[in-house]
Order: sequence, then C-alpha cells, then structure tokens
Amino acid sequence: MSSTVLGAAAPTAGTGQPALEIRGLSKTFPIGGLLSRKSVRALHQVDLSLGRGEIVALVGESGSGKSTLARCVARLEKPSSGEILLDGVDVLKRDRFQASRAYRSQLQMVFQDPFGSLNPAHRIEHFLRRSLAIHGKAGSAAATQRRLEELMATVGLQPDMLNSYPHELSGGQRQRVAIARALAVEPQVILADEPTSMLDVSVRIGILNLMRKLRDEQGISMLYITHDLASARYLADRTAVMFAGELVEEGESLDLLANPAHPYTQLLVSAVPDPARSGSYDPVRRAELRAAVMSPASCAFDGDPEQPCSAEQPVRHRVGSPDNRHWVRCHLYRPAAGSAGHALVESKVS
Ligand SMILES: Nc1ncnc2c1ncn2[C@@H]1O[C@H](COP(=O)(O)OP(=O)(O)OP(=O)(O)O)[C@@H](O)[C@H]1O
Repeated sequence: MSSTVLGAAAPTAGTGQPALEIRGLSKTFPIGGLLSRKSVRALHQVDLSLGRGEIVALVGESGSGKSTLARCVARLEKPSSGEILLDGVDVLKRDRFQASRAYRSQLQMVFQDPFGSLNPAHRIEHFLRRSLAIHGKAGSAAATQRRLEELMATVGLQPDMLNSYPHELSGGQRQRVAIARALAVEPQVILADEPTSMLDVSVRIGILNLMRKLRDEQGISMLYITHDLASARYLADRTAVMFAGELVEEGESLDLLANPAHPYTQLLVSAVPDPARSGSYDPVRRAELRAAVMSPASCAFDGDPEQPCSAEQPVRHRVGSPDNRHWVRCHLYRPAAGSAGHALVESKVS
C-alpha cells in the first residue's frame, strides 16, 4: 500500500444513535477435552458501538480476540455473556438460538478469504441472485437483472463479469463480488474481517476506497477488523485496540494513532514506519516496549490472572481534552502535566 495515500486525513465520524452496540461481551472457550476444566478467555467485557455511517477499526495482534468478536456479532459463535444491540434491539434475546433472517439482512459479513467464500462451480450471477432471493429482494426478471448490473457497477465491476466463474477473476475482483453479495441484502452494518489481508498490496487500496464509498454514499456502518494500523488510519473514523480479549484504548483514528496512550498501542504503532517522522521505526525501542507490555509483572492484560499489574482492573482514563472521545485503560497511564485527562470511573465516553 502506498504510504502517500495512507497519509490522507480520516473522514468525519458518524453521529446519532448507534447502528450496533456491543455491551459487556465475553467469550470463553473450553479447551483440553471433555474432562478438562481449562478454558481460554477470548473476550472479556467488551463494550463497543458503531454509529450510523461510521467505520470503526478493531486492531490487535493475532490471537487478541478480533475474529471471535466478529464471529459472536455475526452469530457464528455463541457469546458466554453480554448484549448485542442492533437498532436498539438485543438480538441475543430476540433470536436466542441463531441469527434470524431479519438479522442477517441487517448485518452482513465479508470474510478474509475471497477465494474460499465463492463456490467455484457457480457463475458470479448465481451468488448475487441467491442473496437477492433469500432476502426477498428479487423482483421481476428485468428488475432483478437491472439490480445485478447495478450491484456490479457499485463495486466497480463490469456487468459482463456476471457470467464469469470465480477462477476467472483476480483476488481483488473476487473480494468485490463478496462485497456485492453482502450489498444485495441492503444491510445497515457490514463486518469486514481482514478483507484485504489476502490481496496483493496493489489492489488493497481499491477495496478500502470501495468501503469508504459505501459508507459515504449509502451510510453503511462497518466494523473493520485488521492488524494493519496504516489502513485503519486511512479508512476508519474511530479505532479500538484489542489486547488479550479486552479493549484497552479507543479514539478517533488520527488522534489515537498519533498519540497512543497504552503501551500495547504504542507497541503496535511502533511497528508502522511513518515517512513523516524520520527514525520512526526503532527496533530497540520496539523490543523494550514488547518486553514491558508482555511482562506479567507490568500489565494486567497479559492473560495471567495470577500476576496482574494490580489486583484491580484499571479504569478508563480520558486522553486529552474533555470533548475528546479518546480513552485508555491502563494502570500505568498518567495524563501529561496540564492536560485535561482524568479517570472515567463511572461515566462512559460516547
Ligand atoms: N474455537 C476455539 N477454541 C478454543 N480457543 C479458541 C477458539 N477460537 C479462538 N480461540 C482462542 O481465542 C483467542 C482469540 O482468538 P481470535 O481468533 O479471536 O484472535 P484474532 O485476534 O482474531 O487472531 P487472528 O488475527 O490470528 O485471527 C486465541 O487465544 C485463540 O486461540
């Protein structure tokens, strides 16, 4: 991805009632067989909201819990506890056992692998027609054909590609088809789990620009899951940082990535060379940060409950001015002298 393009300013954040709200979401996986009492805490008390027409990036290293969060929200995984509100309705209570068709038509998922998500035996037209039919969006033959061509145009593909098979398309084109299939349903929210990570660097920016266009022109909200901070800065209005199953920092993307307050966020940011700052990639500083963050003695979020940083979970601190939506959860955080940062023990930043 070109660093000059990634230097562009983030777009304006969405406003109003959240399209999607996640409250206190936790997920524990039992491991080690039937008789084992061992478990992995993949998510713990995650709160995250997605405004209408807003893109929120969820970033973190491999194993931090990003995909588990997406799978829980897409109802592919059952959370251990918590609430998922779509348009203010708690969908875990409404559809107790699995996602209803209504839920799937409100929320669609785009996966990492555009190669695996399209059955090679079918033409592109099949995938889009099927989506329209399942969700009751198909009309007369002529109207359906028009809609198929419109969907192709929206994602930047030629209508004659409707007759192609997946293997005749490039990875980027296939991901566009996967996005068109999601759009056929006319969702309010798209969960995009690493949608560009399997694509050539040269076509990634096109997919990010498409996501941006869908937000701007159709008001679709997106949860963009990635380990690529540069793309989060380019695309997302807000960025949330996940570490060991917990959100440790959240804020407007440009602010958070320019002023990371949590040592883990600093560690992630330190991996991204910034052409605007000479010497921005310092391997020695990065190694020091990693040692500090991952040390059981220095951080409560290392996944070792026997040796937390403190017996108490850290509260959220606002970072910067009072109207800033940037917060951090870390025992080690100390607001800079004279700054307005303060602990947010009870209140939520929203
Ligand atoms: N089905 C499962 N059974 C047991 N443990 C699981 C399962 N799925 C995920 N985990 C564990 O939950 C934690 C979070 O995994 P998850 O895949 O959500 O992380 P991630 O941030 O999405 O990583 P990646 O970017 O590699 O996909 C990890 O410790 C993982 O081993």
